[in-house]
Amino acid sequence: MADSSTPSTTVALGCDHAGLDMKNALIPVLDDFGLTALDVGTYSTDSVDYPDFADRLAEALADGRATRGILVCGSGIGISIAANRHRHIRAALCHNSTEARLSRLHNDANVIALGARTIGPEVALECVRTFLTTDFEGGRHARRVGKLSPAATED
Ligand SMILES: O=C(CO)[C@H](O)[C@H](O)[C@H](O)COP(=O)(O)O
Repeated sequence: MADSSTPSTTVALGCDHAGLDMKNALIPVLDDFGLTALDVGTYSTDSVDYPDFADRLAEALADGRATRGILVCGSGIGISIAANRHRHIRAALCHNSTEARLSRLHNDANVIALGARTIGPEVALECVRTFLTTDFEGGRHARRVGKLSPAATED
């Protein structure tokens, strides 16, 4: 588990080579909200495999080093599929701020996935701002989210 010095407001970021520039561009947004960034890579444009970075981010959320995550690959598809193989992850692939808002309101998404080759940087920024500032609505949605992963643990 995280030690007591780990801020509860740490957001992990992960990407593959296709998502590198977008991931790097999103880090200052976290500063704007007073959040700490935990960058789990990749750190260069050398070709890598997106599941490895989804796994690193999932591990950071599982062990308490971060409470939310941002993942970026070319389309956002592969990296969101990989992240959602972990039972404690609810990763939402978002293409606009409406989807980002609903992912928090209705799904309590703890990870947002973005496609660097499918949306522009401004849309990505707006999605992340919305993701970070929208609370889960609870109520009927809590029952449904509970059915997604009844005994969510690190896996
Ligand atoms: O996983 C993906 C597609 O679902 C991502 O878009 C990857 O970033 C993409 O497949 C990487 O492709 P590349 O040709 O190896 O750059």
